[in-house]
Amino acid sequence: MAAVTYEHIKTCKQSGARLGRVHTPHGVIETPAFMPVGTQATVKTMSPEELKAMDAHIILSNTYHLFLRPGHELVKAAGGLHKFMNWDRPILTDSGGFQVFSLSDNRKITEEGVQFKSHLSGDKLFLSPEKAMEIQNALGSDIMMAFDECPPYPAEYAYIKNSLERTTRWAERCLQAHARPQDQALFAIIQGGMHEDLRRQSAEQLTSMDFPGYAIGGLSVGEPKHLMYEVLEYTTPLMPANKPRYLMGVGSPDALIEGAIRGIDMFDCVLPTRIARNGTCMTSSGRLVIRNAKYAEDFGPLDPNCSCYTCSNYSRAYIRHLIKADETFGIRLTTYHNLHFLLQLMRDVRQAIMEDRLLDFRDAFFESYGLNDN
Ligand SMILES: Nc1nc2c(CCNCC3CCCCC3)c3[nH]c(NCCc4ccccc4)nc3cc2c(=O)[nH]1
Ligand SMILES: [Zn+2]
Repeated sequence: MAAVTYEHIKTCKQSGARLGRVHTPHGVIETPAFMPVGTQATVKTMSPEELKAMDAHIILSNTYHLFLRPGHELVKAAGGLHKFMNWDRPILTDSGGFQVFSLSDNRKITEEGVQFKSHLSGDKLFLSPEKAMEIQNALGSDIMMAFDECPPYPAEYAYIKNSLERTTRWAERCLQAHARPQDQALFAIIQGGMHEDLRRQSAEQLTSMDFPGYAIGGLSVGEPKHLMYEVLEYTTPLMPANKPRYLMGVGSPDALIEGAIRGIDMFDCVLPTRIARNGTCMTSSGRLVIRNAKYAEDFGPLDPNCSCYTCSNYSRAYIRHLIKADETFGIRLTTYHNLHFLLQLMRDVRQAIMEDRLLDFRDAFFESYGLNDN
């Protein structure tokens, strides 16, 4: 029995988006789904109970960060990541390749793997397909990501081609090193930059190796959004229809809707938790920067259309006060709301797919969200 299976429920007649379920050893994920990010074994400032209250089904953590601190052997000794962080629902771990390039300096890529300096201690470290699999095996995540290279944007065609071919060889090595395929699902990551022929080459090479799920990597790296949507349009049809499709690093409301329309099932992004920390909130009429003086005496909720704990109990004035006073509770309230906002958006997207009206939903949402007069 495979660790993770995809159940297709229906396809939206209006948009072609699909409604599904991803079955994992720690529970079911309704898709399209947004996955909150918990980089260092916590979704910053949120408790597992609060994440369950907003009905988060799956959270992300990371090989790179946990390898550096506290170390994957410690997490293993604690009984694995679910036990360590008291989260009994699904966990997906990224393989660390992307974080090496976004966090550490003087790293060196070879066929063997990536040498880099820890962004914490400066120690010289090494990640490889085998090491990334050893770490994710120790963490015990339900979904593991293959060790890949996300090429910089922009990059030379030749570089992207060589890189995707190495990523394919690394994926093969991950498969060989996969210790517990019946307990953990290994997803491969399709690369190829913004080139249709290279995306096709990467997809064909990886789908011939029969992974239980596939991600689209190499996007949301600074390219214009319309270019990302173009890549999705010719890449998702190359991915097996009976397996989950995960678009990495995508989390703005418009991109989640556009990605779902183009056949994506799973998304992750640090955006909602990251912007919450400086008091920026996603609301149904656009982004709201709570530090703005105009909210000083605004005793209404962050978002009048939101039913979350923050919007049901606290005012803009109170949250602004906390954020300006650097009170941690302020960040907890903005984080709770932003995560709830995206999780609620995905619930609304799933309902729209069920009722064959996702394009209408998109137009209505953009109309309201686009009102950036906050
Ligand atoms: N393997 C791999 N990961 C990628 C990631 C990390 C996805 N988040 C993992 C998550 C695990 C837990 C720790 C945090 C990360 C990406 N993130 C983005 N864009 C983010 C763009 C962005 C958007 C808003 C704010 C910052 C950055 N493009 C990505 C491409 C790849 C890729 O090809 N390969
Ligand atoms: Zn709210």
